[in-house]
Amino acid sequence: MSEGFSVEEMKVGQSASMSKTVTEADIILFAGITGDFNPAHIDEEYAKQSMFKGRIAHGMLSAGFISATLAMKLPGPGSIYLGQNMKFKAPVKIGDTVKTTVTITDINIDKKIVKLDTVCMVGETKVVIGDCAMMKP
Ligand SMILES: C/C=C/C(=O)SCCNC(=O)CCNC(=O)[C@H](O)C(C)(C)COP(=O)(O)OP(=O)(O)OC[C@H]1O[C@@H](n2cnc3c(N)ncnc32)[C@H](O)[C@@H]1OP(=O)(O)O
Repeated sequence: MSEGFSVEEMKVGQSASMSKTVTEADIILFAGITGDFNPAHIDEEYAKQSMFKGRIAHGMLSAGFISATLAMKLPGPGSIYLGQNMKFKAPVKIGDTVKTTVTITDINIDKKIVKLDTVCMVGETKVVIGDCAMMKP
């Protein structure tokens, strides 16, 4: 498998993206894996009465898409997550395609630490915004 980018190879402004269409199966599997059976995610009758008028995906499922983009694309395989800030700005619904983009904002070559902006979009809507720190040993 590719080792992704070393800190010396990365550049501020460099970005990478991945997309995933969220299915009902994704939400049920995520609930089972984590034990998070919040009715907002799994109970359509409950969710229909909510402010979102239907089920929404777990926020941490979108967080997983950010982790996947960091791990698989930039900085790539072997990266170590140091921290992640996030704000959930709009809901993700079943059938939405979430496009996750990570963009390098700072590189510390001595410490091998890279900072990135992280954003998840559904169409033109930012659903998750934030930033993270990664080590690339
Ligand atoms: C246990 C796990 C559950 C889940 O995983 S649920 C799934 C993940 N979450 C979501 O999908 C929620 C997505 N977010 C949204 O849809 C929207 O976002 C809201 C509908 C919740 C609110 O949007 P809007 O109606 O446009 O209101 P506003 O002006 O953005 O915020 C209203 C008030 O809420 C405060 N607020 C918003 N985001 C945050 C935040 N991240 N941290 C702290 N406060 C926040 C603001 O300040 C403001 O309050 P002030 O009117 O007094 O200024």
